[in-house]
Amino acid sequence: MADEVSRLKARLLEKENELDVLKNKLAQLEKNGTPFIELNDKVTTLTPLGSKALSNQDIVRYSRQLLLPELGVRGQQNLSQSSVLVVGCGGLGCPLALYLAAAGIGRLGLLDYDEVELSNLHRQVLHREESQGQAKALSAATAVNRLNSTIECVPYHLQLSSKNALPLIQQYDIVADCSDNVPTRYLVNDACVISGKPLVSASALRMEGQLTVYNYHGGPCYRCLYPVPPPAETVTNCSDGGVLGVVPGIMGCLQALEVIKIASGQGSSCGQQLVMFDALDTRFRSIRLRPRQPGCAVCGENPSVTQLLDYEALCGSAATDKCRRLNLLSKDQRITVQEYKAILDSATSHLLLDVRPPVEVDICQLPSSLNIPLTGLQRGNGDHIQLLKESIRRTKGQMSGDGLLPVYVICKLGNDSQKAVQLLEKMDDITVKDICGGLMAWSQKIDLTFPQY
Ligand SMILES: Nc1ncnc2c1ncn2[C@@H]1O[C@H](COP(=O)(O)OP(=O)(O)OP(=O)(O)O)[C@@H](O)[C@H]1O
Ligand SMILES: [Zn+2]
Repeated sequence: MADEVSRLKARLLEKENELDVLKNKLAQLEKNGTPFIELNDKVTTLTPLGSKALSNQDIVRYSRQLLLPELGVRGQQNLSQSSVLVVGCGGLGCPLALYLAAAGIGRLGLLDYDEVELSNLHRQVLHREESQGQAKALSAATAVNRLNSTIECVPYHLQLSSKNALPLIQQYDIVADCSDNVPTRYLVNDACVISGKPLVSASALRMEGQLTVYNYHGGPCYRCLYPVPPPAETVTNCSDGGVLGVVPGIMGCLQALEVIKIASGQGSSCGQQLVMFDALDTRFRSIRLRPRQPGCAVCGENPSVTQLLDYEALCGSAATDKCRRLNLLSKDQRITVQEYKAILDSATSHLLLDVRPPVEVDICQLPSSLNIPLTGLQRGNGDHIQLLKESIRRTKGQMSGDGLLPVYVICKLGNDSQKAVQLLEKMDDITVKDICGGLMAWSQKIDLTFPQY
């Protein structure tokens, strides 16, 4: 008899849970017209998240974390009443959003201006092959919603800017910076300080990652540590420097951990700490950061920044990595890929110098180019300089007449090649010019079969 009662009770609970799932799906369909979410291209006003008791379905879904004394029912309810804005749905934002949704964050704002590309998929694990060309914010929201349809996802297909950052950030409890450029980092920081929101920030490049929580419980803000933006030409991003997909994966998960600790009420221990991950040695290191600076321009005692600025002007670079183009040379020091193609076709004697690192030359190169990496030229590497001089002498020997040998410098995008031209300008026996837009322009405008990377 008792057995039968508990069997029936268990079956009833199962059916109730099934019913809850169906109700949720129906509510979503009625709300949006599709099982998935509406894409916002402007800042919408959100209704505050109300408090509600955990349903039976919630109890089953979150049971393994509810058992943790560090979280418990109270922590879970805190999570469900918290909202998090994820700035950037790329390598960091994808794993972060996935774990936050899985853990039951009440509302997840997913912001990205960009669309999914094939080269994103090795690390931006919410997106799929069939999402190529789709807004990342929508692709991310769709994936997150499949994992947990009980949380609210708000996808924003827009670029965070000085105009929209405050009204957006003010509507969320916590902000996670998953962007990949310096102007956005300063913008997010200032908007978080002005709105009084904690900022869980991470970065990942090549085989390394970093994590800090800024503006949290009296700790420093990003500007306290980096009062002046670095020179634009010293900044490397994933499309220049490369990144192993799992590295942002790890850093995005660490970001999710700190967000969950803050949102659930347990608190973060990274408010005055920089966590550094070295994927080569599989090692974490932590350093204590200097405290909030009384002279900080935004969070200090007499802040000079009380409203948002023009961050692209402040940093001297674009807030997207789409148009990261340096302009270091005059017009007559550069030629277009079409002009270089004409030089090739006319069989005029010249030297084509490819200044990319060998790892990129292994991917693809133009025939008969000489590869000397920019770093070799910058450091005055003896072997590299010797090789260059030797090649100039040999090619010049093949020229008719005594003129200067034309040297054309190429790289991936036409940034490093300009730096190389500046270094080589004073060299004897040559004239040196940069090929604008580099091999990626060659691939787009001259030879469509040449790989893009
Ligand atoms: N100001 C901004 N507003 C909205 N999204 C931003 C902003 N700045 C950066 N992002 C987004 O942040 C994400 C950063 O992720 P990540 O560096 O992995 O991606 P990516 O830009 O796609 O990479 P790649 O350099 O390989 O093209 C990108 O999707 C980018 O569009
Ligand atoms: Zn500060």
